[in-house]
Amino acid sequence: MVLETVLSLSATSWLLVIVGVVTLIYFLTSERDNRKLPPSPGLALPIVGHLYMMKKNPIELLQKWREELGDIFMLRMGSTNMVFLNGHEVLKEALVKKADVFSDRPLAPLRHVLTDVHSGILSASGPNWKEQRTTSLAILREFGMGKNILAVKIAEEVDVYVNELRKHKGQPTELRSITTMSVSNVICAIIFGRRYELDDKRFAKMVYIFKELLRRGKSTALFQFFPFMVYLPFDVFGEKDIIALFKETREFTESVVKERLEGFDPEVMDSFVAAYRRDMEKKQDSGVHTYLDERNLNCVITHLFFAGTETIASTTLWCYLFILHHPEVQETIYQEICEHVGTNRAPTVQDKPKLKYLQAVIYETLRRANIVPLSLTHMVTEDTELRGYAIPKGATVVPNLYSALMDEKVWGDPQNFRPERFLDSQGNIVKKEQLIPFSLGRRVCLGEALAQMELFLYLSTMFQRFEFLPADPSNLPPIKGVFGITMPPEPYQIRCVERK
Ligand code: HEM
Repeated sequence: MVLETVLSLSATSWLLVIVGVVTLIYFLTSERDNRKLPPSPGLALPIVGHLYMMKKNPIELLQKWREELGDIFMLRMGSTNMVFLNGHEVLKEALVKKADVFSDRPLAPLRHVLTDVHSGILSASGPNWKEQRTTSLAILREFGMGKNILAVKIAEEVDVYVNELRKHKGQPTELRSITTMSVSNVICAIIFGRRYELDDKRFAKMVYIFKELLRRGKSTALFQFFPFMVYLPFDVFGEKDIIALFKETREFTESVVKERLEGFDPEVMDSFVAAYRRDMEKKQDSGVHTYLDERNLNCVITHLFFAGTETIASTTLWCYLFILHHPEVQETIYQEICEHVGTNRAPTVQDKPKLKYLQAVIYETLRRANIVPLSLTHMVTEDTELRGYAIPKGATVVPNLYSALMDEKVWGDPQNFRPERFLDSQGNIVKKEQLIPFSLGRRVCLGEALAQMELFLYLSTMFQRFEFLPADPSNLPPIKGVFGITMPPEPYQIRCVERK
């Protein structure tokens, strides 16, 4: 009788029985952790943990969990503990006050198949990261990050961009690819000492690859939780594609770095590559221990190229989108430019202190758009404690920047695009501590000064030269982002009408 019943079970019933038995064994045998760990939103299943609860765009879900569980909660993803930190105060407590334990990066998802994934800046940790970061920052400053020399280079690129936009003669167009290539040329001018024509096929391909890699960030994260997936025979999660894209980026940067190194002249410091080689040789010749080498140089260059491209392009596109919804903001910016700069010359960095309303618009764009909503993940290097919760060594930390930039308690009406929140009654800028689109602590964005400069020069010139209008005034594009490592707006069409 029992045997008959067993034999008559369908495949689905068998699967359910097996999952049930595995779950039971898991709960009966798994060790109990008696420390006061951060709360979790529900049952962590064997193998997958809380992954089954996640959504394609988890932002609202994370918001709901914050309301239910508080500013710190933990999810189990595969064998990884992921601690989510919410709100400016908690982020500051962890990333600034406890920077010693909260500043490393977790192991990279594709470490089993890609070499060098822990070199460079973005994904490196420890003393190697420190030396790459310090050296890179010093070189970027030498090349004028935040100074006038670089402003001139940016202005040249803005000119090319203006001419491209004019070609559309006010017809509806999508600006994503042209904007991305234009801002990418700014970082190329610094790192490679050269720019690319906007119809250069290899360059266009690189820009496309960056977009793809960021879009596929969610799938890439899966390999971090389940590293064995990389070896699965079928390309179920598109891992083979992702690996190929990474390799192609690497090949591109390596070939340009090689070109620059071959033509190296210690008397001519015309690129980041040249300056890095100079610093590397100086240290190597003097016999001090150094992590500066060609392997790291290639990775640093890839990271700067990658990080300096999509972020600025997305912020610019968000700004245009907000303006379509708020024509009165565009008018105020234009009046301010007419009053302080006029229309006969392009705005320069010297005009920045006078264009306060525009500065407030840039801050509000950075806040409302949430370009990097969950920042980049950090890792806890030793058992620690945060607000009474035990945070286990090795836990992956997700700094939820969105939770701080959209915090109702701080901003009152976070959903609204309202640049005035950054101005006082005299029209002076009020910079709020809670405005943290670049994150905070030791890992704070390395390119913040460059980003601020680029955004100012691009946007001031654009609003001086064009009026941005919707393609269809009765049907404005929605204020909606595409969730990934970065969050660009959904593609939309816009009309750029040249001002007379
Ligand atoms: C609006 C523009 C930008 C935004 C919103 C932004 C935001 C961020 C964020 C949130 C992080 C992660 C910080 C953390 O781990 O806690 C980061 C890291 C980084 N950013 Fe940016 N970024 C922008 C532009 C740039 C530019 C133009 C560059 C190029 C120079 C750049 C280079 C980097 C690098 C190298 C890191 C890694 C820092 C490290 O790991 O030490 N970023 N950025």
